[in-house]
Amino acid sequence: MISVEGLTKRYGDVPAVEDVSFHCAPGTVTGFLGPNGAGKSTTMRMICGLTPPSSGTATVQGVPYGRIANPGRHVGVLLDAAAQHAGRTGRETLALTAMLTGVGRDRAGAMLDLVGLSGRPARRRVAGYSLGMRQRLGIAQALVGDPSVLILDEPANGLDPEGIFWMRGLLRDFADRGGTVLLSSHLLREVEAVADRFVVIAGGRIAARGTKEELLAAPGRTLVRGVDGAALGAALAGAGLRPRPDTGGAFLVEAPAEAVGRAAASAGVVLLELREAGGGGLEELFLSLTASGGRPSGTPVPSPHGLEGASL
Ligand SMILES: Nc1ncnc2c1ncn2[C@@H]1O[C@H](COP(=O)(O)OP(=O)(O)OP(=O)(O)O)[C@@H](O)[C@H]1O
Repeated sequence: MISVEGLTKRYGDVPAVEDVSFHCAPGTVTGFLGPNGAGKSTTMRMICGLTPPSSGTATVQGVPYGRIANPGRHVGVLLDAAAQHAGRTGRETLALTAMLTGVGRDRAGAMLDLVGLSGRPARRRVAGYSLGMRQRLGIAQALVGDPSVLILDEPANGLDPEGIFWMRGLLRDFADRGGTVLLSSHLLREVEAVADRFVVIAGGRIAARGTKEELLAAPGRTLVRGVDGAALGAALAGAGLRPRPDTGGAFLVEAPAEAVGRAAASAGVVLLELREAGGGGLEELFLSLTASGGRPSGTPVPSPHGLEGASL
């Protein structure tokens, strides 16, 4: 279990992460999604005790990471695949990790097999590894201590399509055996196929969280496009509907389609499109949540345990 409560990190006056709360349960993969600079890495670093929070708490298995004795036996962490000793071979890297975490050296060999780096690649120095090979080594390193929790920051970065497919299977299997996985990405497609739940962050704040079904079932979000975008925006704003510009001159509005249509009609604005915003699937939702760098106006953020009973 990973529990994050009100985590906030400010660099000077600049907030990198603000009041972020979520929980990751055993047996699930949580996709931690957000565009570049959204605050994913900062949040993960705070969970792992590498960046002190300005306020808030994070625990893994009920304990702050820094207070876990021999954390590698409980939490596998991959935050930066490039941060490996370039002069060591893959096998040496894993043997050292196995030694430090107190598991048998044979575990290093098993992990090299698991990530497809056994044989010649294992004898090569990390300096000669591609980014994808470093990611595989980093995943092996995270798994050496046989942890029950995995925290992986953009692990698919640099992996080829076959590697991404392989990693999905590995993480699914890990969660299906009761493990907890927190997996970040700025690409929805990378995590959509494997994640049970999603936490979407934008501009340092939680924009949404829940299962795919919960995210898409959120009622009352409408996409609307008119012949005259400026007139439509003014009409919606005049009706107190707070439109947010979307792609192609459209607006997203946190209101049912009927209310949006009536607002346009009473201002005499001709519409070209009027539909529920959820129809575009998770990708459209993700883009709309993150495009403006934060939470849609008027959107309540539900409890850390999900979206149950709340609108998005
Ligand atoms: N050490 C630091 N000093 C100042 N600002 C920082 C520092 N680390 C991160 N930030 C800022 O905090 C914000 C969040 O950065 P973070 O790296 O957490 O985002 P991210 O979602 O992981 O992005 P990416 O997908 O590009 O890795 C950014 O605006 C970044 O510039």
